[in-house]
Formats: sequence, structure tokens, C-alpha cells
Amino acid sequence: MAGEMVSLEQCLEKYVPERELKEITRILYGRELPIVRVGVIQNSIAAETTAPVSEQRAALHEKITHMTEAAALCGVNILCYQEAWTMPFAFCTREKQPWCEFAESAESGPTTQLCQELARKHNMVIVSPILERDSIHGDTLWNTAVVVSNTGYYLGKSRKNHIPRVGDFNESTYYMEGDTGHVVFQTQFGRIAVNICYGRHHPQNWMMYGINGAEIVFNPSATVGGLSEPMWGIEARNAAIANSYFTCAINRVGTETFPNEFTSADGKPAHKDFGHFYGSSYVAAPDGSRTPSLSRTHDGLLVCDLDLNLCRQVKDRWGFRMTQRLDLYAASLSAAIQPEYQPPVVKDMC
Ligand SMILES: NC(=O)NCCC(=O)O
Repeated sequence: MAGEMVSLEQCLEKYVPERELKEITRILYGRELPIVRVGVIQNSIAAETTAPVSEQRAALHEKITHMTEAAALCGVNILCYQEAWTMPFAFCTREKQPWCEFAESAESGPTTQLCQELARKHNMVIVSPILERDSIHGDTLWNTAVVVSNTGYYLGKSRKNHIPRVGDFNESTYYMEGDTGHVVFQTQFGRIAVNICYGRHHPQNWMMYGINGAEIVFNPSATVGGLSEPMWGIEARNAAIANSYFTCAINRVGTETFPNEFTSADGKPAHKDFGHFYGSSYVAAPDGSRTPSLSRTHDGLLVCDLDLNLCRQVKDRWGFRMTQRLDLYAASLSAAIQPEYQPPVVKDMC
């Protein structure tokens, strides 16, 4: 009906000054729940892998800028991109050039600068996983997630703790296991952490982010159907349950073809691609619920509202943290890593 009021809230927002509106909202609806709107982006590469490095990166910068604008229109507070989002996942080739040229400074490289601009413009925390070059420490390379605050400030970085040595994931010749531990970033929208890709197979890696207080753990990934798809829906979801926090699993999409053939060291013919990156990004909650997946084949932005109160509510209900027995495992693990360790196996001698 023409002239009909759309909603009470819209009317209040239009006419009541901000400070009074806060108080009115509290009286009408009770205390403000810390709902956080999270976005995750999965995407294919944006140029041929034979194009100059600067062109490939610029094309991805452009694509992700547009997708970030879409996230901003949805009111996203925290946005995370996929693993090594500025480049094709070229580590399968075992060639150093030109792929190492994608590496850039976590603190001041062009990608962090772009994220700072976007974060500031959209009042959004951005998690940006890149190939890092650390020129302070001997020009070393790392697989790193940069976290930029919603003010555009560089908050810090978290490096990939577990490096795959499986199938065509030959990453260990490019960078070493991360040395940043299990850092948690206290942002304006919640405490977040980043468990990069292969780290999702290690329950103790997820566990440490929980111990350090994370409420949301992002898992930016690059993984292919032939290898990990049956595990995909289980691991991040199980981590959310086991650690009483939210998890966001993000995988790239598409098939990336490289100029030179490589083998998978399995006696099979050489080939030029990794297989299909199956996307299927999703978000899981501490109570075991989860969103549907994004597409297996298309770029996508998943937007999800998280009530961070659920972390404590699930802790109180299930008591997984209270019953965790870290003392027991600390002692058992300290013993198990000793060279002279004898597993307590009771043998039937009859
Ligand atoms: N990028 C990466 O660590 N991939 C490893 C394969 C997997 O964990 O599924």
C-alpha cells in the first residue's frame, strides 16, 4: 500500500538520534546480541597461468575487489579469502619460476595495501591468505594469512603450521612449517584465528586456536576432488563441535592448467593440471549445525550471521572444554615424544 510504513525499525532509524536509538532498542529488544556477519569468498583464477605475474595478480585483485564490494553490500563484518588467493596454486609443478614471483611482504605488499583500502572503505576485517616473502629473514617464503582490521590497520599474520606432502601438494619445497604458533586476533567483531588448509587434518592444530580463545577459525584452503572431498564436510564441522567455536572452510574452484607437464610420482603419465578444485565452502557452528555449501564449480560469496554467544552456551551444555583433560594429554605427549618411549601395550602372552 502506498505510503505504508515499511517497518517500525526503519522508522526509528530514520528519525531517532543514534544515542537514543541504542537505548530504545535495548528497552524494546533486550541486550544487544553480538551477531557477527561473516563472509567467505571462493574463486577461480582470473587470467591464464602463462600471463605475466603482475597481470595474473592484477586480474585477481580486480575480481576480489568486486566480490568484496558485494560482501560490503551484504553488511559483512569479517571477510576471508581462499588460500594463496593472489595466484594459481602452482606448487604442484615443483618449478620455482615464475611462481615465487607472486610472493610479497605481509606487512606492506600490494595485496595487503589493497586489503587495507577495502577494509577501511567497508569497515570490514579482512583475512587475506597470500604467499609471503619475508625479506627481513633472508627473503624466505611462507604460506601466510594477513589480518587487517576494519580500520585498515595491519593487525598481524598467521603462518601455515602443517605443510602437505601428499599427492601433487608439493609445498614443502617452497616454504617451511609456520613459526607464528596459534595466534588469535582480537578484532572489533570477535576473536578470530586462521588454520590454513592442510592444518585442518590435525585436531591439535584446531585445538590450540580454541585454547587461545578463538571464537571463529577460518580454514582457507586449496584442495582437489580426487584427494580430499570425502573429508571436506567432516573436518571443519567436527572441529567446530570439538572446540566450541565457529569454523569457516573455504576452498578455491576450477581447474588450473600449467605450461609445463609434471608427474605425480605415481608412475602415471605426466599432466598439466592438478585436477578440479571443488569449492564447497561452508560455515559450521559449535552445536554441529552448518550452512549448505557454495557451488563445486562457481565463484561464490557465502554470508552467514554468527551469534558468538553460542560458543559459551555449547561449552556450558556439553562441557567439552571442562572435560578436556589437557593435563593428562600434556603429560602423555611429553612422554610419547621421548626417544626411549615405550607405548603401554599389554600383550597377550598365552
Ligand atoms: N593447500 C593444501 O595444503 N592442500 C593440501 C591438500 C589437502 O589438505 O586437502
